[in-house]
Amino acid sequence: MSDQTLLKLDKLSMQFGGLKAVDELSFSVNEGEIVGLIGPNGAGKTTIFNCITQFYKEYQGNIYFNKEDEMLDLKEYKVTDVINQGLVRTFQNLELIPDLSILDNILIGAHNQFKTGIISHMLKTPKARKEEKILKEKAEEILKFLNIYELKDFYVKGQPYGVLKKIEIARTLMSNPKMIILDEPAAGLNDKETDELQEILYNMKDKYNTTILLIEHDMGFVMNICDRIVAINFGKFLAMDSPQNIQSNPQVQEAYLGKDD
Ligand SMILES: Nc1ncnc2c1ncn2[C@@H]1O[C@H](COP(=O)(O)OP(=O)(O)OP(=O)(O)O)[C@@H](O)[C@H]1O
Repeated sequence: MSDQTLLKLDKLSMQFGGLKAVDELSFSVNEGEIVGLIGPNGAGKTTIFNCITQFYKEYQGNIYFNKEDEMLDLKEYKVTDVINQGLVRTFQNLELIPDLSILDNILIGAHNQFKTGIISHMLKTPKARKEEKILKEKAEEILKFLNIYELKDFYVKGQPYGVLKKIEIARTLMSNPKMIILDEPAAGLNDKETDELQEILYNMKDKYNTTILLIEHDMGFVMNICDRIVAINFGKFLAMDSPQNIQSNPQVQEAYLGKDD
């Protein structure tokens, strides 16, 4: 982990009609950190993710992303360009093609990395074939890291949820992300799958130099895996601290449990 800021939210606000879903929220994520974003239902977590990834553009305030020591103002980038800067998101609803193999699903996600054009690939020129081979080797290495290499030629259809989640993570790793944004990675997983995912995310930062920002309702998971946690309520910043300090923070406890009168 370093002190280098990778992502910085500066007074982010987002309004839906009369409702302030995010209210002057500021926090930063450092390179190499795993940061959890927590808050009760409707606190604004998903809206924040949609602003960071530029799916929503109508926000106030600024979102900066560090690219080679230059803080890019993400508002100047389209959703697809944000991905090209190294900021990649996975979705709660997995977007995979059921009737293709696991390996093909991962390679499809990586087609934007081809340097040779589509015609070269259709004609299978030597350059295009070399490029495909390199990407395939990369995909296979990622599948090994995620412990699903032996399933690579199986259809996605019928795979358990835990495997689907890994395929989604594999697709994000194919784009060499600097930062991965995960929306409820542990949702729908059983205890064993949750433990394994925890280990994978933890090892990922060493092997692939990723920084992670995640939303998760499973507090055990968040507490175990995160270096720091940002707690919000009604779109407002409550605290950013270590898991232990967040757990004992009276404002956070009140947001989750309600105030005793
Ligand atoms: N597209 C939208 N149009 C109108 N209101 C919205 C929209 N998206 C979210 N909201 C509202 O903004 C607030 C924040 O919602 P958001 O989904 O960001 O919260 P959340 O913390 O992700 O909730 P959850 O934990 O339940 O997923 C809520 O009051 C929600 O009803």
